[in-house]
Amino acid sequence: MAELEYNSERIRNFSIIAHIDHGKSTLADRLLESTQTVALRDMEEQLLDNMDIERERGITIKLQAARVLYKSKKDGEIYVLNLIDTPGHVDFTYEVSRSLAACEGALLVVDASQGIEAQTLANVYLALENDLEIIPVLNKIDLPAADPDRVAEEIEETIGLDCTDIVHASAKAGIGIDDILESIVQKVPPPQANVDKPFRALIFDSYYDSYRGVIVFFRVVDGQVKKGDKLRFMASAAEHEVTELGVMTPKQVQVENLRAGEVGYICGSIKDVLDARVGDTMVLSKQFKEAKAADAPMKALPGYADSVPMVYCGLFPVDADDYESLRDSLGKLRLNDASLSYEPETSGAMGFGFRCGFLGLLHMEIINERLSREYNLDLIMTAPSVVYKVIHNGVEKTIEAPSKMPDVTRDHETLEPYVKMEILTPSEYNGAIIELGQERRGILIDIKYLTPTRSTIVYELPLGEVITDFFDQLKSRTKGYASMEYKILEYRASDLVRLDVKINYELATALATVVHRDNAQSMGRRLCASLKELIPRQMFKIPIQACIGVKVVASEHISPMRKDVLAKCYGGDISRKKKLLNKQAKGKKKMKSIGKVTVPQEAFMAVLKLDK
Ligand SMILES: Nc1nc2c(ncn2[C@@H]2O[C@H](COP(=O)(O)OP(=O)(O)OP(=O)(O)O)[C@@H](O)[C@H]2O)c(=O)[nH]1
Repeated sequence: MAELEYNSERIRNFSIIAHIDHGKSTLADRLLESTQTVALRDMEEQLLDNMDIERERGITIKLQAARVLYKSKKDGEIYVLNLIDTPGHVDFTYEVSRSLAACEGALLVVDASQGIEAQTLANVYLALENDLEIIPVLNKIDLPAADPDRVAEEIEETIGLDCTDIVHASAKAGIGIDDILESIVQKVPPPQANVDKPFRALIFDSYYDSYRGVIVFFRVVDGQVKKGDKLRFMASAAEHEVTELGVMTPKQVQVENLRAGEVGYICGSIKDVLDARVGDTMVLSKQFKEAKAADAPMKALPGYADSVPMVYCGLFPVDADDYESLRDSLGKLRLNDASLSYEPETSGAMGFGFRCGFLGLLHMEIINERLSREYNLDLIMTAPSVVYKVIHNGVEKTIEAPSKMPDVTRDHETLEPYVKMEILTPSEYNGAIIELGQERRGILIDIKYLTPTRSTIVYELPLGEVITDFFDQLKSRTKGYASMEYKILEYRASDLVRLDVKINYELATALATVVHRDNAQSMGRRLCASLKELIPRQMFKIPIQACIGVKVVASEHISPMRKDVLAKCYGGDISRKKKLLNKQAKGKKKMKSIGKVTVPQEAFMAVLKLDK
């Protein structure tokens, strides 16, 4: 791409925000394609979503950015449009908010057949917090079920955006793409840029490349940077020299320098993503020192926060020999993911493994899947839990594994994280949702009718109740129509106890959970019943007990086995016999022994799927 003369008036930095599946990635591809950024033959399906798992699940996890040139129909000038992609899931809210902070505008893509969903609203709030100009777009107007007028009205009423000249688009059919590009130029303000100020840039993404080290994506806020400059990262205090500087077209293309308002990438033999975390500010070491010497220290850009893992689980190799390779693999994944944390954990029955911390459930699932798929590891994962706090004699302790919760908590203050949840639903399901909220210890904050047939329901409830099967329950009780979004509030006191599980009188620490005292007995009963179904019969009777301290609150038993699997195969059908044996061998792989009893992977997750 020929270098354009720098003119900050002709730069537009924007993001696309949308609810999952409303067509963000398809639209992004279409925008790139129509500005000839990507020759069609180069175009992989869903260009901006780079990772395999992402593509398979159709969700955006890692942010990427692309710079496109667009000639405006109105004034014939060429504009530089920087599209900054945002991840589409609640686990990554912080990353969404940082990439929005690098923009002046956002396209709000709403599926014209579905209307506003919970994530649409959550993203709009983030965009408003960042003072962005929001341009609504109705997507999927090619669908027979599209009802653009109704959805436009919904956007006007709910979000208060003027929809008189809202673009009707179909990212799939390529309708309305030029109108979108033109409205970005006309409506998104150019960056307020001052190249003479000391250099400051906001990092909105970084990833580890095995040849070049960490690649950092950033938006220059003030001043300018060039190859050879020495950078300082304000939060991590790391310093690195810029060895390569460029823009994403979306292929990386090197440039001489980048100035206020521009978006680009650098690398500089940075070995660890922890040095260059999302949200951190980059400055020039020289200017940083000068400012310090002049007693006017440079200020980081606002909004940086350390990512704090909210959900923990134990990962144990099925085969103890895989421990080293699990450690190596976690190390490699961490290179690219500063929000993944892990620490060795040993548990009597489970052997050696790691206690891993994640931003949320999806993050956890992705890491687990990558470990098994890319690194070929067979792992047992224990049920996820949140981080609890206990205060005893004025000393506060953080509890990252349920088994670490003290035996007796009566003389302790126990606290758990709460979230604020916003649910959008057809109003006929309000009752069902309120019932679910009540079951999960929710505090109903608000119910509003967005339109006569759609409501939002706001709850405050413990995160621990959300990371079990809340989402599945919400979907099944509303026939899939409700959507939800939550953000973490603060820690609040709750009367919590540790519920232990004993299998054949052996304590199964990996199955321990933390529950509210009032629910302990019913939880215990349901957990025992569920384990009874999940643990295969053995040659002997197996008692299963749920206990609080020494007190047994519920119990079941699994009766001994009488038949073996081959008994089903009368006669000599060898191939069928082999198949059965194979199946059994496979089934065996994901098991751990607790005492004399083999416990399958599903049992470790039992607590997440308890019948009411
Ligand atoms: N009929 C129709 N389908 C569309 C249109 N735009 C996108 N889709 C389809 O909708 C589905 C979701 O589109 P994506 O672009 O992956 O949605 P997304 O918002 O990026 O989803 P996340 O990455 O999960 O946030 C895909 O199957 C697309 O082919 C459209 O204009 N019309």
